[in-house]
Amino acid sequence: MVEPANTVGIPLNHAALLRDELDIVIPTIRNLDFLEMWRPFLQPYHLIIVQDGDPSKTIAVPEGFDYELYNRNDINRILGPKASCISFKDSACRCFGYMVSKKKYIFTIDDDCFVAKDPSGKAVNALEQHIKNLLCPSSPLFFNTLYDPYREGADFVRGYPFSLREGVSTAVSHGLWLNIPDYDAPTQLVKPKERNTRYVDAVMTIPKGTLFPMCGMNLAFDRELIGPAMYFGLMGDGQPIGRYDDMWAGWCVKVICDHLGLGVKTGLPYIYHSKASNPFVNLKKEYKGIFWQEDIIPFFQSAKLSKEAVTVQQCYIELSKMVKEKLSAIDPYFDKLADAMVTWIEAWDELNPATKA
Ligand SMILES: O=c1ccn([C@@H]2O[C@H](COP(=O)(O)OP(=O)(O)O[C@H]3O[C@@H](CO)[C@H](O)[C@H]3O)[C@@H](O)[C@H]2O)c(=O)[nH]1
Ligand SMILES: [Mn+2]
Repeated sequence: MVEPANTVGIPLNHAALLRDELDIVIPTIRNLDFLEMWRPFLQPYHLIIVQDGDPSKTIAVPEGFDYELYNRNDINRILGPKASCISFKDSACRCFGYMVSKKKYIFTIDDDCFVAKDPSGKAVNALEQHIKNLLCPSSPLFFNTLYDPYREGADFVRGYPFSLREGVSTAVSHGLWLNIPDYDAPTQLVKPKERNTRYVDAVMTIPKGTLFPMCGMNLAFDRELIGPAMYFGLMGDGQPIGRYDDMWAGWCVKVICDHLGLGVKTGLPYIYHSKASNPFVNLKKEYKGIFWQEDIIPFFQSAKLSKEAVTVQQCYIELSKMVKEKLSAIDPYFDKLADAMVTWIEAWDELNPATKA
């Protein structure tokens, strides 16, 4: 195969880690030119492109990438009535890519996220860092003040219990963003010119019992450990809120990771987020979520899963019942969301039948 032009002057990463065990999921309504900048790092990997919006529109994929592309017609064809749980006209549609993947790991990235540069000016291979994060244990049970103890040049500090130094398996690696930070609409409106220029060279495990605002822009996870919980909640067309899809997934994922003894990391890698979405449009999408979350967060903080819940699916179904019971009073939307959570698990299990042990 003739190697397409390398436009960023970085040699193609032929020794791509986990190239046959990882899929890259990209939701898009735009075009995929941004892949040219990522080519050296991402070309060896298989892409799952989830085309949102008008299925009759053709999305051009740059030469040389190995991909599968799904539009709304494909989602409806594959899932039938269960397609109702996959959002339409919202980046939440990306979770369909998690469901159809057959790989152990997922990296999801937005089409307006580009390769960042670290303070030395070196291009950041975000995928490589996510893989390092996922392949290294997490330390949710006791905070290490020197951050990631498994990193070259760091370790557990004095006073860190040796019984806890083995750590736990890492389920999620949550990356960050230079330039346009993932602010909510009110913050965007108040600080329209604020750009994130601070590159913090750290990876941290989010302590057990602590929730966090998961952004789907630059995210990787172990699909076999936590995939069924990565449902990006019902948003977009016909829904009362938007831009809470990834947040919802993050709250469910963290409760389940804490219950199952899995780790969630945040920090490196950075991507360069180039496009600020319209704050007024975002405000319309977010505003109910902004006050609903004052009740949603205490709900997740107090959610207790039973000891019988030993698989992600069992945990997720238990959570969906709690959502229906305790959040529906806020708005009928949560009743619909609880049902969609069940549909998601049914669809997940249909597409990913449990392999015989
Ligand atoms: O209807 C849509 C809109 C967009 N997309 C694709 O989704 C991503 C993100 O879109 P965009 O960059 O325009 O929006 P942001 O506000 O920067 O997104 C971040 O905020 C959160 C919103 O939920 C989310 O965590 C981040 O993604 C792009 O790839 C668009 O092409 C879509 O599929 N459908
Ligand atoms: Mn964006």
